Amino acid sequence: MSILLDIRGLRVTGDDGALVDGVDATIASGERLGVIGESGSGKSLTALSVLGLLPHPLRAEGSILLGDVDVVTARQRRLDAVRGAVVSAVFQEPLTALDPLMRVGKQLAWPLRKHRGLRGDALRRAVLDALSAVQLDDPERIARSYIHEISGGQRQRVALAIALACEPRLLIADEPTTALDVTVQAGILDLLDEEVRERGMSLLFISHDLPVVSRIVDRVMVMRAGAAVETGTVDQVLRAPAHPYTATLVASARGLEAHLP
Ligand SMILES: Nc1ncnc2c1ncn2[C@@H]1O[C@H](COP(=O)(O)OP(=O)(O)OP(=O)(O)O)[C@@H](O)[C@H]1O
Repeated sequence: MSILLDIRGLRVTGDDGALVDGVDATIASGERLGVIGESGSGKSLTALSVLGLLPHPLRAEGSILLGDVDVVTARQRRLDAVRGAVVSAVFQEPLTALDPLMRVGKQLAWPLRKHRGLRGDALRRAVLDALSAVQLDDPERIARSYIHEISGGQRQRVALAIALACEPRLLIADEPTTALDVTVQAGILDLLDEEVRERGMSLLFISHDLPVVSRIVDRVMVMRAGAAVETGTVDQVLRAPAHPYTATLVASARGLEAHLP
């Protein structure tokens, strides 16, 4: 399998020093890597580094090869070409990722026009197809809606449709179900699972919730205090955690399970 994403020696620094220090990870084409760790462990900064979207004044060092582009050193134009077409993302809160003043159809049309060059009727059809692909009923109504007119689960489906619109090779999902209630969560996870499989995409899935991560990925990287402390297959990590912190995560997930009927 060819390597799609290769992170080496990633370090993210701010004005007060390193926030991420010591992340090495690879994702092969079609592979799924989960990133797990407590709040503040550096999961999101790692994801933003891969997207070339670190907020000022944070800087990345090391290398992040996405195909043949090093995101750490690439110029803006190269990054613009990579984002959407090679990598795209869904985040925890679709309300902040979507534009409240623009109809859903228009937000979805933008990447389709930019990356796939669609116009007119072909563009309108592609917008409705993209909404149907994420299993939204009545795509015409959704396309006409503003985001305050649709539910949280529908918004996350729209965000996913936008992320998938350009058929990226890697999808980054940063806590995509954390803001949703449990039943809606399960539907979004199933949808993600299905779309990633059908499209043969790679997935970088970030969550603080080990049971959620282990349901959807092949391998897991465990982060703590800005560093990757352990990486292994889901099976390895669950059965024989190598790092004491991972052991605590696994034990607390099992403890919770034991209390469920
Ligand atoms: N823009 C920023 N400026 C300065 N420090 C930041 C910034 N963004 C994040 N940090 C800090 O960097 C560290 C890692 O943050 P990050 O958001 O990557 O954690 P996380 O593991 O994704 O946590 P969560 O699960 O809560 O989202 C934290 O200590 C955080 O406070």
